[in-house]
Amino acid sequence: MNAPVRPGTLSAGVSSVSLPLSLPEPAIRFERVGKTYPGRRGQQPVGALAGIDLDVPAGTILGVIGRSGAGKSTLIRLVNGLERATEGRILIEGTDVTGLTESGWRQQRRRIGMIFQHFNLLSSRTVFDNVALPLEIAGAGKAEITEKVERLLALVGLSDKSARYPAELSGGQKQRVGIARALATDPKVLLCDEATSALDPETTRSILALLKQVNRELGITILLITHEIPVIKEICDRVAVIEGGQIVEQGETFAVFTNPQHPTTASFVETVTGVELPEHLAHRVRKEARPGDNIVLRITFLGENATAPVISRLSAIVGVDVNILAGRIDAIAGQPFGSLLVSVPSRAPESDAVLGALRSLGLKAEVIGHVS
Ligand SMILES: Nc1ncnc2c1ncn2[C@@H]1O[C@H](COP(=O)(O)OP(=O)(O)OP(=O)(O)O)[C@@H](O)[C@H]1O
Repeated sequence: MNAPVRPGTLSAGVSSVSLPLSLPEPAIRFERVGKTYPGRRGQQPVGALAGIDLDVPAGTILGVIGRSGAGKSTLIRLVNGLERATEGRILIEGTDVTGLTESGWRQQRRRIGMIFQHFNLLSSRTVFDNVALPLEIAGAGKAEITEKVERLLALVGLSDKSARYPAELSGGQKQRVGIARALATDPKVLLCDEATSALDPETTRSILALLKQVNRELGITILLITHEIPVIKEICDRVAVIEGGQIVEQGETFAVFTNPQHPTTASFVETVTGVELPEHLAHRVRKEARPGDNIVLRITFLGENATAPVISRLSAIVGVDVNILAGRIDAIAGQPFGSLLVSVPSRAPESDAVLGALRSLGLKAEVIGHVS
């Protein structure tokens, strides 16, 4: 399990000495947070979250992934004050927001932007007026509003749609308006609630690219919730996997994806990192070897290895034919990752030489089975 990292203290053995470290304060911190919804009309209370310990480092993108009912919406609603935690504390840029009054939350929300799956635009307002709304509420003057809205529409690539109404826009354009509106009050933190779930894959990619630009260029911390693992793979620096109201695994996206510890994480990442044998081969693969068989190996490439000419090097080192059966090379959180299924002769010493050469090339190899 990738245990939560706790910046700020360093525990030394059983004496638990706390030394201050100069690590930056997380933008958002959950400390043993729990949420139980009260039972309504004779129903039992519903435990939605328990024991949530999670840091969202400032300037990063952290994605929380989980299946329906896992507690994702509850988690994000606690950060913008739409729900209140029943246990633990939530700190935003070091400020404990757990016990804020409604007027305290109104102040706090100006530092937090939020975008939604269904955009939540006002249909009777133009694009310009939708983006202007939070500034009007904050009491900004006309000149300031015009300057800011035009700048934000340029940022999201919608300057030419300023006078249009939401009904005249595509889903991707509506979400761009949502992003511009969320940025209007110069938030430090952007919350994204299934922001691409209503969009097609190509539009999803363009919105994710925009979110990454917002993060990198404006330094805005992003906490997103999703049930789609490609979203995490594409833009998240860190990931937390939530199940049954608890975080079952968290860490840097690349580390979690390439070495998942929890079965739920493994089943999520398998869909983006796994490689399957072609069907005509899959049913011929056996556990036990027979004379003359080939071994089927899964080779995993990480980082720089993923783009190295490994197969030709392998053939050159051991002098055997390496037959590629299936493969995928991809990027996870910007780092190359690859997986190949190959077959090689199972006779010793060739097979031992192949496994030895793979190890010497720094690759992870796993025997899947044998095939004639
Ligand atoms: N207002 C509420 N009152 C009572 N129970 C609730 C309330 N909101 C959510 N729950 C319950 O809390 C648990 C977590 O729900 P939540 O909506 O946070 O999950 P989720 O991961 O966002 O699911 P989905 O992806 O389907 O939206 C579920 O059992 C849900 O039924």
